Amino acid sequence: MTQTTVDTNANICVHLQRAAHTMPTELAVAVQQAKNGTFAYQEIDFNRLHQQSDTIAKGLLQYGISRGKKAVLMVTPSIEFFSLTFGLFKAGIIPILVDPGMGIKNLKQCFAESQPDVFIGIPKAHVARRILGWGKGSVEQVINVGGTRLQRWLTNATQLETIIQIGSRNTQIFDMATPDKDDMAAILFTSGSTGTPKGVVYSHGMFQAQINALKHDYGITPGERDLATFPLFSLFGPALGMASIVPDMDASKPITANPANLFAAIEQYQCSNMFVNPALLERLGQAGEQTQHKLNSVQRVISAGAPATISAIKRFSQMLNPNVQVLNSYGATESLPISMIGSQALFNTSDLTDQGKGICVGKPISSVDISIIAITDNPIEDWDNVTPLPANQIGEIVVKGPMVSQAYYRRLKATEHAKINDNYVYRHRMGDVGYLDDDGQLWMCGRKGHIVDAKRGKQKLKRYFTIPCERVFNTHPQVKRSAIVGVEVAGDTVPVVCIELNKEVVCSNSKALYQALTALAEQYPHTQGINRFLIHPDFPVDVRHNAKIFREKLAVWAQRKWRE
Ligand SMILES: Nc1ncnc2c1ncn2[C@@H]1O[C@H](COP(=O)(O)OP(=O)(O)OP(=O)(O)O)[C@@H](O)[C@H]1O
Repeated sequence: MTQTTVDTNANICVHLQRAAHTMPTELAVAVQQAKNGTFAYQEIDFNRLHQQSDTIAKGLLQYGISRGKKAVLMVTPSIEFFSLTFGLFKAGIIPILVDPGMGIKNLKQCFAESQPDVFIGIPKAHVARRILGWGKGSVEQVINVGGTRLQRWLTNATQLETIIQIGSRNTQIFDMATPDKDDMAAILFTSGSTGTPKGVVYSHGMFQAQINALKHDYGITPGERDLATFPLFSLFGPALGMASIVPDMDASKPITANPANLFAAIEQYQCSNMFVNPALLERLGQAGEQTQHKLNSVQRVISAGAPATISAIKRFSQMLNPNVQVLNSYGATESLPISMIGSQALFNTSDLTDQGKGICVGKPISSVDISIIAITDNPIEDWDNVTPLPANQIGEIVVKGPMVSQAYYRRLKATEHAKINDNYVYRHRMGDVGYLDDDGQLWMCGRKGHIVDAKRGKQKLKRYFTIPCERVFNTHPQVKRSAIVGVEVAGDTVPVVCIELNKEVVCSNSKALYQALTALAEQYPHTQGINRFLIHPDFPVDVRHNAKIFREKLAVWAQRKWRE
C-alpha cells in the first residue's frame, strides 16, 4: 500500500487497509453470544478482516455482481456482517441499509424504491423476501448468510461460503474500487417517523467526513474499544482503528436489550467508548442503578438519534467515573453529526428547557455550518435568495458540510423540498425547527411538520412549537411525557396536549390535573391559550428510539376523542 493510494482513494476501506498494515494482530471485531448467563465471543483481527473482505469482494465480482450494482444487506451484526460490508465497499457494490424495525409495509416500499439488484440476508430475511415479494422485478442474485441446513434450503439462495470459495480461488492481490468522494457509496433509509422512510444517498466523502468528526471532535484514537450497539456506527470502529465489540442484542429494538449482556461485554474487553441511543441509555441506567454497577473502563459515551432526557443521562452517569461525559449528538440520517454537547454543559441548560426554550444540542461539529431560515413548506431553489434569521429567532434548521447528503434516492420531490443549491453544493433542510443562541449553540424546538397553528377558520391565531410547549407540561410530576397536536373544533384548529401519565405518581383526579396544567400554560407567553388536555394510556412511539412520538397517529386519536 502506498500513501498515494490512501490519499487519493475515497473508499472507506483504505482505513481498514491501513489498520491491517499498522496493527495487523490487534482486535478489530468481537461478537458476543449469550446463553443462560454465559458468554462466548467470536473475534477477528484487522489483518484477517482485511483479507476476508478482500476475498468476499473478489468472490462477489467473480460471481457476476458487477461494480455499481446495489445490494440490500439484511444481516445481523456478526463477523460476516463486517467482512461483507467492507467486501461490498471494496468491490464497489452499493449496500442498501434498512432498519428492519421500520415495519413490513415500509420495508416493501424501501425495496420498491431502491430497486436492489442483489439481496443479501439471513434466512429470516430471505423467507420474508420470498413470502412478501421484496425486490421482485429487480433482484437478480440472492445470497444467504448463516442458518441451519433447513433454513439455508428454505432461502433458495447462494450461500456466503460459496462466494468465499470462489473468491479464495483467485490468489491475485485485490485492488479495491477507487471511487471519487462524490460517488455513491451506500443508500441508508431514514426511520420514517414523519412518514415513509426516505433513501439517503451516502457518498464516500460523507463517510470520510464522519470518520474525521469522530477523530477530531469526539477524540477517538486507534486502539480503543467500542461497545457497538448500532450497526452503522459499528462499521466506523475498524475504519478508525478501534475495535467494535458487538453485544448480543436486537439492534433494531434496543429497548429489549439485556443489560447484563452489555455490561459483560464492556467488562470483558474493557471498552473505552460506548455508542448508545437514548432508549438504551435509559434501560442501562435503570439496570445499573438497581445493581450499583460501575463502568470503570468507559471514557466516553456517545448518544445520538433522538433527544435523551436529562434524568436518563444523570442516572446513567452514576455508573461512570467522574468527568466521563455523555456526548449528546444531534443529526439525522441525512446529515450526522451536526452538533454536540457534553452532559456537564447540558445539565446547565435544563432550567431553560423546562421554561420552554427548547433542547440545547450544542455547538456545530467542525466544518459544519448551521443556519436558521424563515419557516416555509415550499421548496427553496437557491441559497442566494435566502436571508438567514438572526440569533434567538426560531426558524428551520439548515446545514452545510462534508457529511451533509446531497439527495434522496429516486425521490425528486423530497430532494426538492429538502435541498438548497449553494454554488453547486446543497444545503440540507433538517425538517426541524430551532434557533442559534448568542454563543452559537443550537436549540432544537421540534419537527417542522409537527408545529401546531391555532386557527379561527382559516385565519392563523398563534403558532405552537412542540418541544418548547411540551417541556413546560413535562415538569408536572404526574406527567411522564406530553405531545401537542392540532384538533378541529367547529371549523377552528385548537391545540390539544395529549398526556402520558407518570405511572409512579397516582393521578386520582384528571380534572384537577387539567386545571394545574392550564395554570402552567398561563405562566408562559408561548403556551398561553392551551387549555385542552387528553390522557393517553401509552403513546405510539418508534421501536428504535422508543422516544419519537408518532404525533400523526396521536392527532387522529385526539380528533376522535374530542368528537366523542
Ligand atoms: N440529540 C437530539 N435531540 C433532539 N432531537 C434529535 C436529536 N438527534 C436526532 N433528533 C431527531 O431525529 C431526527 C433524525 O432522525 P432519523 O434520521 O432517524 O429519521 P427520522 O427523522 O426519525 O425519520 P423521517 O425523516 O423518515 O421522518 C432529527 O431530525 C431530529 O428531529
